[in-house]
Amino acid sequence: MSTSVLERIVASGIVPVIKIDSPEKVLGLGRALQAGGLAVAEITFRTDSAAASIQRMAAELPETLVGAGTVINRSQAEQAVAAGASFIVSPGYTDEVVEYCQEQNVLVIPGINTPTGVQYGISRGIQLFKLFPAEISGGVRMLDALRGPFPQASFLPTGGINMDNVADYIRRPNVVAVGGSWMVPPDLVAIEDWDSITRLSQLAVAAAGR
Ligand SMILES: O=C(O)C(=O)C[C@H](O)[C@H](O)COP(=O)(O)O
Repeated sequence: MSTSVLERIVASGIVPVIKIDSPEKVLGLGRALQAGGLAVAEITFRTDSAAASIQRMAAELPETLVGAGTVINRSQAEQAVAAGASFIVSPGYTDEVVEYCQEQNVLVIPGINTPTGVQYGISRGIQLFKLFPAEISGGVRMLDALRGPFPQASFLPTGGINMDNVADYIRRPNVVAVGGSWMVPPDLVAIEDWDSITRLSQLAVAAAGR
């Protein structure tokens, strides 16, 4: 499970963080991302459409790796896994989300922004963390600082990353991929402007340089 899921995240280099207001839009969005070179999607539990959107994308766009984001409790983690999410991302760290995913053998990427968070996660069997909110938590300097004491930890930094700073993040040796919403602005998703999302995705892939 997790190895190939993680490999696909690493290969992508970028994880688009998606807020979608209707499952009807998810296939158009997934195809727009694919056309832009992105075959990973993190659909957030920030709307009621999350589980249905994950289910639809997972069933109908198998080339795209679909995960769930903004999963903050066990119930959402259960819904996400039942819908077919291949990975689960949390903005913060709770045992109930991490333990459920570990029981289900589903890759979980809990959010932290302190050494205490990393150390706690390591004690619970976690080696891959979301650094959130990355930019205001120290950004690349924080990632470099965490490398000394935690060489076994790697990160999916998210929060405040954009075209201008993505390359700086992605070249860090402890970064597996970078997350962000800049190539999937909710206003463009709402009006189904797939061409713009494809263009933003192409630019993101080019800027990341992977
Ligand atoms: O929803 C989650 O799980 C989060 O933890 C937060 C998101 O990943 C960030 O809000 C995306 O950050 P931006 O790219 O700055 O928009």
